[in-house]
Amino acid sequence: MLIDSYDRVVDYLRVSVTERCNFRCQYCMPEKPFSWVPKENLLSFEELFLFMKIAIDEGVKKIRITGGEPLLREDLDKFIKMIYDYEPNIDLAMTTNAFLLKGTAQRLKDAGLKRINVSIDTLKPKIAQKIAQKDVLKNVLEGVDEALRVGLKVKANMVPMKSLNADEIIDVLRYCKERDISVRFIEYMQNSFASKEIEGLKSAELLDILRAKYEFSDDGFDGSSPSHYYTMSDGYRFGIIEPYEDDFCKQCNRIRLTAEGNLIPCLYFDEAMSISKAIKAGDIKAAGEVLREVVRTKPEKNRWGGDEGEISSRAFYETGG
Ligand SMILES: Nc1nc2c(ncn2[C@@H]2O[C@H](COP(=O)(O)OP(=O)(O)OP(=O)(O)O)[C@@H](O)[C@H]2O)c(=O)[nH]1
Ligand SMILES: C[S@@+](CC[C@H](N)C(=O)[O-])C[C@H]1O[C@@H](n2cnc3c(N)ncnc32)[C@H](O)[C@@H]1O
Ligand code: SF4
Ligand code: SF4
Repeated sequence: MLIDSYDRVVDYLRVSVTERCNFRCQYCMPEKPFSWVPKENLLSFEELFLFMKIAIDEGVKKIRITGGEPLLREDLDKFIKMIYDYEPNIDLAMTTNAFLLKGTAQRLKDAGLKRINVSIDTLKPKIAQKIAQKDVLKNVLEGVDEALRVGLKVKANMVPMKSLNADEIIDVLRYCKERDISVRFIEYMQNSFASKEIEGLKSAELLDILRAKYEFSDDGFDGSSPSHYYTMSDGYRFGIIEPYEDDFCKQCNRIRLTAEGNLIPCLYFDEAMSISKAIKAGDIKAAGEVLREVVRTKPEKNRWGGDEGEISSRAFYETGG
């Protein structure tokens, strides 16, 4: 079992399989980065799988594939099947923009993927075009329909932003509710890669909008999720994620792996240790040591909550969110 120095069990690994993306979301990657990680520096699926096996043997129970856009990586279903065949009980999930999901959902489900979290920021084609800088909405919604049809469990993530999609909070919730998709509203996190004009809604503003329309109870946090959950009288549950807070850090159970093999103990800090050399040499013992060291050095909590209004220099597309 992987236990950090604050007695937290680390059993959730988020794996970014690529930093590339077919969208240019205003809040994440409005411009194509100056340079991508060179292809030869990326870990192959075989190499990533070698590390997945080590992590699973050490007690990891939940693996989330993310990115950039994970569906851009060819043969993703084969990678998922490798993990599933090794340990079918893993909570195997993916975070995706859903653009390519219509043609891939069935294969991913057959390979062993259990659930997906999809970014649904808007239901208006023109706003989707503004946010992603591409005409994406039709594909995204068809992708969600297909995921539901093949039996994948779906959650939605929405980042509400003033003058863009803030007036659609109720509409997105309604869309999700009708499909039994739990939606989480994520506070926009200022970061040095995002468009400068963006202004996100704070959780208090979100709650005011939702309270004007619905009654709901406050359920607090659920396990290790950073989402604060609320339940409506008919049982529908939605969440609010405040990435700047640190109250959920007490239950933190996660580490992150980037596509080039950097293992990140905490989203806030820049520290990371590479597993690349060990994995490329097939040195399971050395890779396991890096894993245990990263868990050992996990900080207690993030420090975004200071008065300085700190801007994150972490690229979401690199860490996978
Ligand atoms: N500050 C902080 N925010 C996080 C962390 N993990 C996730 N988030 C935020 O939550 C958002 C949604 O995460 P998802 O990729 O949907 O994954 P998840 O919330 O772990 O999903 P579930 O397994 O379905 O609970 C991310 O984009 C971040 O904004 C974390 O460790 N720290
Ligand atoms: C980086 S994306 C990667 C997966 C996939 N491309 C997607 O968009 O779902 C993961 C999550 O990060 C969130 N995200 C990206 N930039 C953000 C920001 N500045 N503030 C809050 N959430 C952000 C997205 O909304 C998405 O839910
Ligand atoms: S949020 Fe996801 S879809 Fe949007 S640019 Fe970032 S990685 Fe791509
Ligand atoms: S900010 Fe760091 S300590 Fe807090 S939940 Fe995220 S990864 Fe864990």
